[in-house]
Amino acid sequence: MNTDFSKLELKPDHVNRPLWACADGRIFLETYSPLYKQAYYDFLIAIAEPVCRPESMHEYNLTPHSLYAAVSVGLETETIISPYGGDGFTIGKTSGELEAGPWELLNAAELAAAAQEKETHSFEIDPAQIVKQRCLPSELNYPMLEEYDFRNDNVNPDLDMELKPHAQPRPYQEKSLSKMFGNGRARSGIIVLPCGAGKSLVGVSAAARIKKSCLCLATNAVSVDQWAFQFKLWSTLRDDQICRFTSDSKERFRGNAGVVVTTYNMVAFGGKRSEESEKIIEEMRNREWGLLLMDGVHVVPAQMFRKVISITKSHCKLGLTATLVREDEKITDLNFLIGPKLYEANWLDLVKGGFIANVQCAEVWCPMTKEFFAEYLKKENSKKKQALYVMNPNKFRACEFLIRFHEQQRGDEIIVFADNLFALAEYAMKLRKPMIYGATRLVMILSNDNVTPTARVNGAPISARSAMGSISCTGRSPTIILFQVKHA
Ligand SMILES: Nc1ncnc2c1ncn2[C@@H]1O[C@H](COP(=O)(O)OP(=O)(O)OP(=O)(O)O)[C@@H](O)[C@H]1O
Repeated sequence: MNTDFSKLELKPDHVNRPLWACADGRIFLETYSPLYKQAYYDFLIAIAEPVCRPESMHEYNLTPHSLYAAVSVGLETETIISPYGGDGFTIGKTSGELEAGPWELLNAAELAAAAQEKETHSFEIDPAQIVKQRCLPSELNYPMLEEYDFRNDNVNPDLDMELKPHAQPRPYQEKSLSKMFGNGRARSGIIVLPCGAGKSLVGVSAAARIKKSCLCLATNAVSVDQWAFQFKLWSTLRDDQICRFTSDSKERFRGNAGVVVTTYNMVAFGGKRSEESEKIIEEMRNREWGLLLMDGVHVVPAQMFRKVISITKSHCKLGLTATLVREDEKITDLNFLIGPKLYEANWLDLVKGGFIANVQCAEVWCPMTKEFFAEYLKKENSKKKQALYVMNPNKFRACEFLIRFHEQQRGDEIIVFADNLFALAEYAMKLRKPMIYGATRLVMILSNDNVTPTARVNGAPISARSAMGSISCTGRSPTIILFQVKHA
């Protein structure tokens, strides 16, 4: 916005109006208002999509999907649109600044409201069709709401699973679970929590409430090990009730209910499988899963989701992610493949609450050395361009300097991330640092307090102050992370 509005007069009670709602569905919220947390944040996050949330001002957008999500977590239409409804918040009234009539917003809200009208019809749907269009007729564009009455499911065997006493969900974790289990049933949908905020405990807690077999899907084999570890850490499940299914581990649970942790790739794989894998996949297909726990839903290709969801039969799906921004822009697909967003925490609030680390970011630009740049410009080197910028010696020197500085001057623990395995190996070798990547066996070990895990790489604890890693290999929390990936 380039216009200067500073001459406009503020309303006398502007302090109590931290919100600006525009007729096109955009809503702006001042975060420094004393009313921010208790009156607005939870409500706005339930009805609108966050677009941008810097420190002082948040921008949200009302969409049919966000309003549908609001209705699906139990917000009544009146509460959303009426001037005096529910929590005393209104789009029409509290946002006094509204210039044009909120007709578009109301239309979207009406759409959501119509979907809420209760008329019960029972019929069975062909799973392939669900995946094709998890919506009522397309002109209406109502995503279907999926709820699982797990307490009255007498068909599928119960899983004897509780949270351990030390597993005490934090307020925002509890809140996200309450959105999922609001009316005594389990709603399918997506919970968005920033990195390190404890998505694993939320996932394990959801499984412990449903108490039916759970299929947990992770993005890679390292995450599979981490999830299996998290189930052991937080729940009373025995080792033989938690199985990993990866190319290295083909475990099967004893008894008639349990948890299987695997990757999206393992389930969606279309090629020839070993006899053992074929049997496990067959069992997976035939079972009715109480919960399909899906980690990292923002990075999994939409096609893979469709395949996994059409192969497995689950009563409830919970997607976990740190962000709803997808590179393939297929975010709306998640609404009907998994369900609406049930809860989204704001990382700055969690930082302020002391739940996650305060992050400071700096970008260091490293021009290419003359020699590398000369090679980079040569036509015949077009295929080597990536190797040349990835291995730019100036970047290596900058990285080495930063590691030394943080190790020696500040005693920091460091992980250097790279998305290029060749660079990762070169850096690790030249800087004599341990290297962690997909094939590394990263084992989490419980410490004496039985809560804080430590990581071991190929059997040895990560005792060095720094390590080189590829994405998805977090073990302990380093004080500094260097990314070696960017180039321009
Ligand atoms: N309620 C809690 N009480 C104590 N520790 C917790 C709680 N919730 C999470 N933690 C701890 O916080 C750390 C981060 O949790 P977790 O790995 O589940 O985060 P995450 O959201 O999955 O992160 P990422 O997106 O990086 O995978 C872990 O060490 C975990 O044990």
